[in-house]
Amino acid sequence: QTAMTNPAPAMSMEANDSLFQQFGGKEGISKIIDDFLVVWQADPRISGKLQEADVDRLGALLKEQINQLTGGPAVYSGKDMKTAHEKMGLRNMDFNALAEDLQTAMEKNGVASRAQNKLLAKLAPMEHHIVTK
Ligand code: HEM
Repeated sequence: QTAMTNPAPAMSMEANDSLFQQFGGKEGISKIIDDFLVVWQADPRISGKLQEADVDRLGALLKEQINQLTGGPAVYSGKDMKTAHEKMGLRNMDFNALAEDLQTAMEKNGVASRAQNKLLAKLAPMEHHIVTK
């Protein structure tokens, strides 16, 4: 066979789970979300939103969701984004603050900026389900 019909090894490196791997897999994502919740709780712009939240449940669901979004094996089991947030009256500025806090947590855990941007691009289309004000 010619080289043209052989799959290039470099191509097979771009597996579906490569983003998941760049986040350090299940363990890496778990650590990032734990750090994210600490940053969020210390962020006066949006810490109040967590006042009545079940933070342990939120953390567990975020870990599932990010695992799935990055191509990992988890299956998100929580509410859809519209149902989860519709009573909160969230604004664009709340969404942006949360995205910044997530970036802080990803940065802290050494996630490459290209991988960070790939996740943020997957979260961006959720904004119109989450922001209602
Ligand atoms: C892309 C952005 C966001 C994602 C991916 C996301 C994800 C989630 C998930 C997975 C849940 C759990 C749903 C369930 O209970 O079944 C949740 C709940 C919640 N989210 Fe978000 N969220 C986002 C934006 C925001 C923003 C901007 C705020 C406020 C600043 C916020 C505040 C909350 C709160 C307070 C809860 C409820 C926790 C509770 O009642 O126990 N979220 N979110």
